[in-house]
Amino acid sequence: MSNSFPQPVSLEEVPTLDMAPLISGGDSRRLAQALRSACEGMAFFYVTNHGVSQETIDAALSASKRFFDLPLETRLKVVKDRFHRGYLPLGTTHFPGRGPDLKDSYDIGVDLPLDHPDVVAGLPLHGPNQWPDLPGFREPLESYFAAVRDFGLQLLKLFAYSLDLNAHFFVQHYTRPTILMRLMHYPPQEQATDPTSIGATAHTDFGLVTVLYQDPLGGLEVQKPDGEWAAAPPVPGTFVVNLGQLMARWTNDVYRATPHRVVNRLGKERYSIPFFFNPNHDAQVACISTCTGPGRPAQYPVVTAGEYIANLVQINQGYQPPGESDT
Ligand SMILES: O=C(O)CCC(=O)C(=O)O
Ligand SMILES: [Fe+2]
Repeated sequence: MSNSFPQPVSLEEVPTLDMAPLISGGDSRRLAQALRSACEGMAFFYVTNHGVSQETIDAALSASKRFFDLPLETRLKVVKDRFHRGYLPLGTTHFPGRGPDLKDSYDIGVDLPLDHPDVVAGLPLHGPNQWPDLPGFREPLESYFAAVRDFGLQLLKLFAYSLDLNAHFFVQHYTRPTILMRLMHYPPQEQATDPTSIGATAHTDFGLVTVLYQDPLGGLEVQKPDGEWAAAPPVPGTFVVNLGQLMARWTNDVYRATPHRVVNRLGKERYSIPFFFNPNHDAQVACISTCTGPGRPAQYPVVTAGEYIANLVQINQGYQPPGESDT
């Protein structure tokens, strides 16, 4: 991999969409059209006026930094458990055939008690959150989680409008969503022990939609249709939104899952918080009626959202679904 910085994306390719009409309950028709053209293009865009306050974002980021500043043995006390909640040490994310990602992370999901029916039923990736013994960590992250989830629910309506569906099309599949929120920490690249390790190897996200906060350092790169990599630099006050494999499947590739990666070239610690906003475990992902027609046959078999995601988390992040880890 070259060490040179790629050119930044152009604003036409990766636009900034102003979410104000959506958040204020105004007329979102033009915004839905803008979303559609963004998703038919690079399917990678920034959102502004998303309704999540800067204080909420800053508090979450500072809690995350404090966690990764803890000694490794303290972090390991909350190592990821059988619900895939907690600390994922360096090297955990390892796509087959590539070097391990040069990052560690901390996973938080919807907080379900052990006696919740979905946990009792052993649904993958469902369970209680783990919290380290770190005062002032849990509250800001729970606030951030709730705020981004609320934004995500609005965004789902906009996705539905943009595909000529009724507002509830996606929201109805989010009554018990399989959200994974990941606090990411990327050490400087020169700490790589394996030359093939970069911050986050090229990938597409697994689920429906990802809402990403990245710190001011930069390092996120997106692959253009011609295969070139371009930088998606941090823009103050925005989130980056990108689509995952379930969205591509659901829309029959009308909307695409865009490959992206992280290369932390600046010699400093980088932090980010992707929020993988995935549907209910049992959501059936079958070609949307407005995304097929003569000349555009449905290309993907129907999948169950939670099984699809759990399988990819198992392959790439060493997740052991219930039943396999408990025996
Ligand atoms: O850290 C980032 O900016 C992006 C992370 C990412 O793409 C992922 O975790 O799927
Ligand atoms: Fe990603």
